[in-house]
Amino acid sequence: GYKWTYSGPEGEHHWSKHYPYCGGSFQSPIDIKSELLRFDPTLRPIEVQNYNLSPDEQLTLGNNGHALQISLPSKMHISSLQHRYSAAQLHFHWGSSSRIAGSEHMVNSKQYAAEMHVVHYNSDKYPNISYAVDKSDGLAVLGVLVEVGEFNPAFEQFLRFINGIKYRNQKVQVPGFNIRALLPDRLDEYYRYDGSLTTPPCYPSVLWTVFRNAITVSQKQFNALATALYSSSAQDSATIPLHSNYRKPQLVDSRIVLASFKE
Ligand SMILES: NS(=O)(=O)c1c(F)c(F)c(S(=O)(=O)CCO)c(N[C@H]2CCCc3ccccc32)c1F
Ligand SMILES: [Zn+2]
Repeated sequence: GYKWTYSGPEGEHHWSKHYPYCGGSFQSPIDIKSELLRFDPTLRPIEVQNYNLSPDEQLTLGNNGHALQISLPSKMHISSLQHRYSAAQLHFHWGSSSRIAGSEHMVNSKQYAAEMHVVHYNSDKYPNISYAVDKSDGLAVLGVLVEVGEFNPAFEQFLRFINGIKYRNQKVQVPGFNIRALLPDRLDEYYRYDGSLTTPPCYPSVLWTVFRNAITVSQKQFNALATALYSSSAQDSATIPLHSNYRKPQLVDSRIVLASFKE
């Protein structure tokens, strides 16, 4: 596909030239405002299976030029939705060392330091994520807001390898670890709405779950994430730092944002 970036002439305001869905409806992320919310008592706690991966398993940690990503085994899945949604990968969006705020979703216009997305696809209906990515019931993404505070031991399980993926398309194998430890304690409190991929091709194929409670990382851990990576490849003469890789909030239009909890 066409090159796209988060700033400059290929930035988000130009995505729709080559990726028409990016200019369409049901786009993500959004600013989750209290006045938009409707409490829905039928929203059950999120249940995840096989998230506690053995260190004997190897995961691929990579820099795809847009984000830091970790590939995930399809035995990991969400079991509390209408269909089984199997994990494909997780990745992060973050700000910069000078402007910490870098989450995609906002809550009452508060932007968090970063945001983690665990991308799953409907494995009841589709053989792999490539078939599911443009289907209305294709994807379910768990969104976790990240703020700077206490040190996070789970983050260290991949951060310690980050200097091996400084440049675009670099990958390293890392031992499996408990991915559940990257989620907040309470999986029963979350926002829910129908949205899209937040990067091109922006397909409106995502059932979004954004947890109410943020996780924390230390200032040092945040700086490592925000300053270690480049979107340019090791061969490129010009190095381009990879930071502020977040899309701005999109129009909610007539969408309802549900909450599994009462304010
Ligand atoms: N915010 S977001 O919408 O969740 C989101 C991203 F922001 C993001 F950068 C990625 S990417 O890292 O793959 C780079 C650009 O596609 C994805 N990839 C998903 C959807 C595209 C196809 C695919 C194939 C295999 C695994 C994951 C994915 C993404 F879903
Ligand atoms: Zn994402």
